[in-house]
Amino acid sequence: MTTPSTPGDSSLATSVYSLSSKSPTEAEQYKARAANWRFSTLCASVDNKDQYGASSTPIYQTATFKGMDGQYDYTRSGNPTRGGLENHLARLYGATQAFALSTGMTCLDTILRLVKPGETVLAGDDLYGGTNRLLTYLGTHGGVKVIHADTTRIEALRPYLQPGNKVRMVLLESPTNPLLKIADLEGISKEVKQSSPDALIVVDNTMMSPYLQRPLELGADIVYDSGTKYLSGHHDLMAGIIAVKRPEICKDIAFLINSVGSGLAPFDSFLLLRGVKTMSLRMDRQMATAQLVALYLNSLGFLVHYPGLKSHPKRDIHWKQATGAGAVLSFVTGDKALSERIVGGTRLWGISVSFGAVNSLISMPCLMSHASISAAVRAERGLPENLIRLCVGIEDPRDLMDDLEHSLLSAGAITPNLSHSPLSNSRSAELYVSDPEAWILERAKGFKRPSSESSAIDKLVSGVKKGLGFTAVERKTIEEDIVVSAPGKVILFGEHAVVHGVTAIASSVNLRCFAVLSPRSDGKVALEVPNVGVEAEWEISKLPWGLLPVHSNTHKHVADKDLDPALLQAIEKLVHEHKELGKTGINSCIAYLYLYMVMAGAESEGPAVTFTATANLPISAGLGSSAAYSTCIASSLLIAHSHINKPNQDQTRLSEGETNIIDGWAFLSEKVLHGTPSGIDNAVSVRGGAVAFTRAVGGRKGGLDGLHGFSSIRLLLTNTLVPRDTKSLVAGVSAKRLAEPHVVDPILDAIQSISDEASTLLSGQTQVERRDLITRLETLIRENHSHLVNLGVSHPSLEMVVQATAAEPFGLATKLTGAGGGGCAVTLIPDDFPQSSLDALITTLESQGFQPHLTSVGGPGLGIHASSSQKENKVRTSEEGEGMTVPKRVTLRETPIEGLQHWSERVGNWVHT
Ligand SMILES: N[C@@H](CCSC[C@H](N)C(=O)O)C(=O)O
Repeated sequence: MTTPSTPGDSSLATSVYSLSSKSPTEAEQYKARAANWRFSTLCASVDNKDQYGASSTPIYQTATFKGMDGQYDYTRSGNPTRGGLENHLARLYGATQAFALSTGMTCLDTILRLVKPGETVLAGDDLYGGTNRLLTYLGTHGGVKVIHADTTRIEALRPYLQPGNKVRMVLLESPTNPLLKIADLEGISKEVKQSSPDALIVVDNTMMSPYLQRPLELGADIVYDSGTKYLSGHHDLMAGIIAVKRPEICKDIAFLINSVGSGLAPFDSFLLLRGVKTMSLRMDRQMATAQLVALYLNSLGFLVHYPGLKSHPKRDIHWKQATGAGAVLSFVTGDKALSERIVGGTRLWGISVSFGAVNSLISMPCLMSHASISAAVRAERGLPENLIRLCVGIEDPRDLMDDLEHSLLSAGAITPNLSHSPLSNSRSAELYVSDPEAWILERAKGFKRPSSESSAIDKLVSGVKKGLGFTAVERKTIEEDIVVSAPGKVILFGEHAVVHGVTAIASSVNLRCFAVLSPRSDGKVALEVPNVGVEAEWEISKLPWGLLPVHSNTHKHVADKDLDPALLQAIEKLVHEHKELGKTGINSCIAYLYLYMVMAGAESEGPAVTFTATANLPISAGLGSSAAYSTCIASSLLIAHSHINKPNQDQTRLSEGETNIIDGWAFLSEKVLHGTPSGIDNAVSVRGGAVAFTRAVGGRKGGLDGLHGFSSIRLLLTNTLVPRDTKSLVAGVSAKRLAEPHVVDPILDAIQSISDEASTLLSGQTQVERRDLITRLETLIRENHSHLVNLGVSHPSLEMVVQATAAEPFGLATKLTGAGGGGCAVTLIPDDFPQSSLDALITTLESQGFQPHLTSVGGPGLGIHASSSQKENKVRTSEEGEGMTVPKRVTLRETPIEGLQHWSERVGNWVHT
């Protein structure tokens, strides 16, 4: 039986078209036709005829093949889809045979099996971390001697190439990963062949791909590539390719692949073959952008490693052996923390290992792809810890530059060059089209790097200015992220009536807002709330500081009772410039900036920060999402402005005094958002648990009482998804009371009685049987809902939920919760309610277009992260490596809603009120 991976087969013998009755003459004809085709034509033209004339290579998803005399018997040994890919690649590599394996590292493992114990592998000293790891393993466990030397200098290799050293393999990368150093592939091959004729020249060509560099034509014996990178181009598969010219080596490699079973699976072979067709197209675009990025960073004075730059030390050798510079570059910032800020500050550039895909990536090799090389060895080999690697994709170069520039600026790696007058937008657009390199150099002129000398001078100047009475602003910043989280609430009894002095019973729910206030160093204050599409920033110096109420300078830590209309109006004006934001987005900006300014009390006290918030709490559904947001901004800004302390790890709770301060500011934010809120939502969000809340109205005394014995009650919260406006619903009830006090006042009295009875039941002070307690609460729920209907705040959607839950076989009690007019309904789920019925109820509600959430009530209130534990920030990239510190705001922003609870558990160290 002949199988395609059997040693000695020609590459054409593995082709999928051999399944059809295609004659050898046709194969010869194809070869002749393809002989003069250029690379991109070869990439796109797969010789893939099969018996049905499929125009794309079919996936032969089969482990076995029937019969004794066919070309294939078992997919480990050979498969038509893999064979088709291998034939195609053999042409692209100029190889006798190409082999598709499961990963690039499997390729290296296979190739290294050609080295016997006692023999030597001579490898580079700047090389991919995984390669270094495997070589180290071979050196310590396989009896093979591994020597690392500087492959950029042939003279550095010479001493090792003497026959006594038994060099069996010289392993090269060019350009190297991650410092983009160049090895003279042809020169080294010649020298090695002369001095150590038995040595195999092996080239890891992943940084180039066969499109840009074909080492077999330069004297290499074996080339391998991680197919995960440029060849496939989409980061949707792992693969590795080995390409070989000499038939006896082909035979050995094929033997090993068949013996071990490392050949690429049919589906991945299909995907890789598809990716290869567009390789040159993708890479042309990626390289053109990489060149711009390299020029930009280089002209700003960063040390950039990229063979496309004229300053690259081995540029001449690179361009002798390759036809492009690739799309990976790296640069040094000189400061690891600065590099981490840059990497963490990008949005479009994904923080990830790997390269060569259509999407751009940014990483810190020492913490990620090269973390498996020990810190000592990295230092010895001159691999800077602050090195940033950029892997350029096919996005619009202007978007990539906007993102990178923004991150460099906010990290403090560059500052605006105020002495440069920028081009007009139209001129810049023209230049981008006519001369992209001139465009990028012009763009870079708008910035400069803050040198340590110039910042010393800045300090001196600012000192002199101060001495002369100038009020130079020394921008404050916070030291580390402030991470907070606050719950939403459900009003169980007394909504609307609470505004008129009736007691309301509310409880926290286990749906929350999560937020991070993080430092920046560019004099800006920013807000990111992805759930409502907010991403905005303001120059701190341009905020309306002149309008701050005078008394806020003296009592900055205490919330002013009333909003200052002039300041509020000025902030509204500023925020309304962000026309793209919807109403909720606009309001969240206004509340944030209002609190920020009043708490600062003066421009000089305003730290440069970004507040990032997200929630698994439905917005505008009556579940207190705005109070949770208000609690998060209030608490984090109070810490940032040093009005309260960040809790330490040994603390079990926040103090009563601090809790009250936070509640006061959260209430102020609620006023910005809702006009005249009752204060119950922020009270519950800040304190958690369940409360009976009475607002001080018309001379009546208000108060807040904690209710206990409450946490085990299950509720089904059903979001009708009908949006409503709390402000106008509250105003509607007030107007009704003014117009018809004889109707409304008795309703309010009846609701007060309901709340009183509920308080007694829920405070745990009465000896009521659990079953009776639930039955009684159900009655109160039904009564309260009917009063709310009479106040005119229900909605047809809410009545549908009331009916669906009350219907047989469920028979449950439901009321609207919050403002009504849509939003959410709450259904009490008795302890003995069967799970199957609950599932059926959820299905029924979902089929009516509602969103039910089962929740328990009475959980913790505001939580503040106590320590600077970094564990949730690590991007784990290696079993040995430490991983890279990704700013918490990035991990928060990128966590999907359903993963937020887990994110918060990973953050850990929460101190609650
Ligand atoms: N955790 C992986 C890291 C893979 S790095 C992949 C790629 N070669 C690169 O340079 O980015 C590992 O430890 O191997």
